[in-house]
Amino acid sequence: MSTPTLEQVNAALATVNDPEIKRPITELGMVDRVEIGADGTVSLTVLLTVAGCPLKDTINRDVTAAVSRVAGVTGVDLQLGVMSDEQRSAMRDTLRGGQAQREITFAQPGSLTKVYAIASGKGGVGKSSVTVNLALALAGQGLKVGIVDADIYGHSIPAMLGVADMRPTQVDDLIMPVPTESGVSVISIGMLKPRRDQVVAWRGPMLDRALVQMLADVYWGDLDALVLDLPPGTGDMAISLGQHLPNAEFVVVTTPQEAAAEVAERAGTMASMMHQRVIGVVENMSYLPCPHCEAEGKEHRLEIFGSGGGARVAQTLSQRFGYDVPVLGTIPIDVALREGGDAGAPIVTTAPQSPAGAEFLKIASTISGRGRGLAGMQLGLTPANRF
Ligand SMILES: Nc1ncnc2c1ncn2[C@@H]1O[C@H](COP(=O)(O)OP(=O)(O)OP(=O)(O)O)[C@@H](O)[C@H]1O
Repeated sequence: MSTPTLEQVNAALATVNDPEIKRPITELGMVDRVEIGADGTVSLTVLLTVAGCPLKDTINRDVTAAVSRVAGVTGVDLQLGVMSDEQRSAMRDTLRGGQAQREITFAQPGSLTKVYAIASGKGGVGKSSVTVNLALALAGQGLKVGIVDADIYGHSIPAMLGVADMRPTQVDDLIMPVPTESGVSVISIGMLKPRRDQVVAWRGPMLDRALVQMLADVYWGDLDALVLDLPPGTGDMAISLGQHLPNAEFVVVTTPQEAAAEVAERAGTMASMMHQRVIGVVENMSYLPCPHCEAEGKEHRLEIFGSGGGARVAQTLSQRFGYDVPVLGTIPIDVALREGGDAGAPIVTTAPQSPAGAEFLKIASTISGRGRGLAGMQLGLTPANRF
């Protein structure tokens, strides 16, 4: 068999993406040296962005596999090095596209990324569970999805995705979102704290800075959808989001309970006050399928938290805003959903056919299939003066 050529090896390396940046390692200046021996062995050095890169094993495996597949390659001798400061700066410039200023690309007029903000009035109604499962369901449609966990009180998203202990890699002032097995990348306000157990006792300006950091200083690449988990209520984070991402579309999560519905209406109204559009309501913990009845082949729903909260929020917000705010779905209480959240294995991936899993998939296709409506959104038009 003939010796492989440098072009063939480079072409194989171009198929390997950096797992955090999700761009070919050849484009990022990570391939430092390639030598091909007469016997078909390929000896090469790949530079990691930082020493102790948490994903070096993935890079090692992917590079070795890609080069081994080239016809005529008899062995791969891969050395992993670390980029110099200059090489890192050059890569950061490539990623920033030559743009020195930090800016929130999702807020730019031409942005093709759909931004979904998941909000609730009360804590504990399942907003983070909805965020994670919807994001994964969107990713399952082949979309490139990122999650921003902006919930200062209960930044539980990394644990729900099985990356609780991961810290983002930083290349100078550019932060890499943490990749997960599902393909969805995540950054959490909890990852910006020096220690995991530290309490986030930040006032408005600090929260604003943290939000901007998660949106502008993180290299998100070309996302189809960005899903944000907001803190419950109508506080500083919701105001900051309104200022920085006026194009965000809101999904309001509530339980069927009257008390949860009432505060959820306020969270939806807050979004509208910030000129953001509320695209629908998800009612979570709607009912518990009666296990005894199921065993007898009958269907019976135990309405543990009452009924009608989701419909009530949807109706009130529709009347208040003058456009249709539908109930996007009703998620049952499901022990597997809770267990999946605790174990970092969300139900849409482990049991997509379960009633809860199927409902998340349905909601994801409803929201991703919608065109971008203009009602309720800020158009950036200055009203003409009337004389
Ligand atoms: N439909 C459901 N069935 C069973 N358990 C659920 C369901 N929805 C959420 N849970 C569980 O309820 C708890 C609270 O959910 P979650 O963290 O998603 O709520 P949250 O609204 O984001 O809370 P917070 O705002 O306090 O972070 C979690 O343990 C989660 O696994």
